[in-house]
Order: sequence, then structure tokens, then C-alpha cells
Amino acid sequence: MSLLSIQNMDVSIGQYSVLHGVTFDVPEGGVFVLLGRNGAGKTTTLRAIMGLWQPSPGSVSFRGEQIAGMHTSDIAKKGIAFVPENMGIFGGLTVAENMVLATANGKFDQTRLKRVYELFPALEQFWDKQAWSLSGGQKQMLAVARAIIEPRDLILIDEPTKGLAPSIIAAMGEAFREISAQTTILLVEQNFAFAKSLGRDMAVIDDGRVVHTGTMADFVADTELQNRLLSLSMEAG
Ligand SMILES: Nc1ncnc2c1ncn2[C@@H]1O[C@H](COP(=O)(O)OP(=O)(O)OP(=O)(O)O)[C@@H](O)[C@H]1O
Repeated sequence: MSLLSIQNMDVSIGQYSVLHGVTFDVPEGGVFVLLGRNGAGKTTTLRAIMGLWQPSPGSVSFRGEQIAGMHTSDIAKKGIAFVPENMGIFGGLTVAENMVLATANGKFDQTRLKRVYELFPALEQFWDKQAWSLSGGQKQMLAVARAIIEPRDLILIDEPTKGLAPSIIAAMGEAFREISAQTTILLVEQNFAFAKSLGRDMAVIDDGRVVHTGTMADFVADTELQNRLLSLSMEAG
């Protein structure tokens, strides 16, 4: 059984029909990459899984249980976290306060906190600094750290490398590799070089429809398919 199974998911935003019968399965473990052009429907897919947009009834199951139609807070309690593109951190609060707010009861599990420090040493260094004063990469690290401070089975991460320097992207990749040994990651990316270094399985979405699913290794080997499905707006690599 897949960890997450999306079957025939339609999503409308207001009067606009954005997703049309989106279907793909995310197996447990590793990184699953969702690729697609600008405006293809990647963010909408993540938001619908999280209950932030209303997906069609019965279209999203997590560990075999239907979660479409549940409240976002109940979906989060099932063990799914979301790191949105805007990171969702509180700039006026310190790193420590941002982390406390991400815990279920205001207390840290010390083993998990130690792991966060190991993955992202800058967060320990800047623990008492206000989040707005962090660099773009450090803010992204804080956003991911907030998602893993409680036990999770699945983390949805939306374009984490956007605007980051190559050295920070490399560090982020290392952290994701370690996190994905314990927690499945569903990663939306436009940076194909980054995505292909991490992904085991993948899907491509275009105009609100899934147009390809398979292994990343097969996709990387098929340049004709890449050229056809990935627009020039995606960073080839
Ligand atoms: N709040 C909204 N109201 C109306 N239309 C929206 C809204 N949010 C997204 N859309 C539309 O839905 C479509 C999919 O958008 P989405 O943000 O999911 O794409 P994306 O693949 O994540 O793109 P990008 O890579 O540019 O972030 C786009 O045509 C977009 O204009």
C-alpha cells in the first residue's frame, strides 16, 4: 500500500477549475518529486492534500484512510507537515519561538531538537535571533526544522531551493537525504538538477493533469521525455 494515494483529484478555486483528475501514488520512504511548469498545479496539489483547498471527495488517502474533506489541523495530526513556498515562519519571533510554536505542546523532545541542531547548525547558533534577520537559506532551514520537530510520516515541501545560493542548496540536499531516511518527502521543485539528485519516484503535472509518473532514474535517462515535459522555464541540469 502507498503512503499517500491521490486518485482522480479535482480542485476548483472559486470559479476556476485548476486540477483535473490528478492521480499519483507516493510510496513510503525517500523523496518523491513533483515536477511541472509554472502554473501547472504543483502548489495547488500540495495545498489540496493539506486541506487548504478542497479536493474532490474521496480523492486523497493516507495510509489507506480518506483524508479529503478533513480539516487541515486534523490532517496535520495524522502526521503530515507542509513547508509552503513562503516558508510560513514568523519574522518577528526568534528562532526558538518559531520552533516552540511548531511543537504540539510547547515542549521539545530533546532527541529531536538535537537532530535539528545536527542537520542545521546555523539554527542553534542563531537560536535567540529574530527570524527576519536570518539569511534566505537559514529561513528555509527553520521552515524545514519546524516541520520535523514533531514526529511526521510525510512532509510536503514547496520549492525549497528558490533563490538560494548553490552552496546552500547543496547543504539543503544533504539535510533532505538524511530526513528522508526516516520521513517520506513529497518535494515540488523547478530546479531539476536538485530534484534528480534526490528523487526516487516522480510525477510530472501539466495544466492541472498528471502527464507522467515513474522512477527518477528512468526519467533522467530519457532526454526526449524531459525535453517534451519540462519547459525551458525549468532549470535543466
Ligand atoms: N488563489 C487562486 N485563485 C485563482 N487561481 C489560482 C489561485 N491559486 C492558483 N491559481 C491558478 O491555478 C493554477 C495552478 O497554480 P499553482 O500555484 O498550483 O501552480 P504551480 O505549478 O505551483 O506554479 P509555480 O511553479 O509557478 O508556483 C494557475 O493557473 C494559477 O493561476
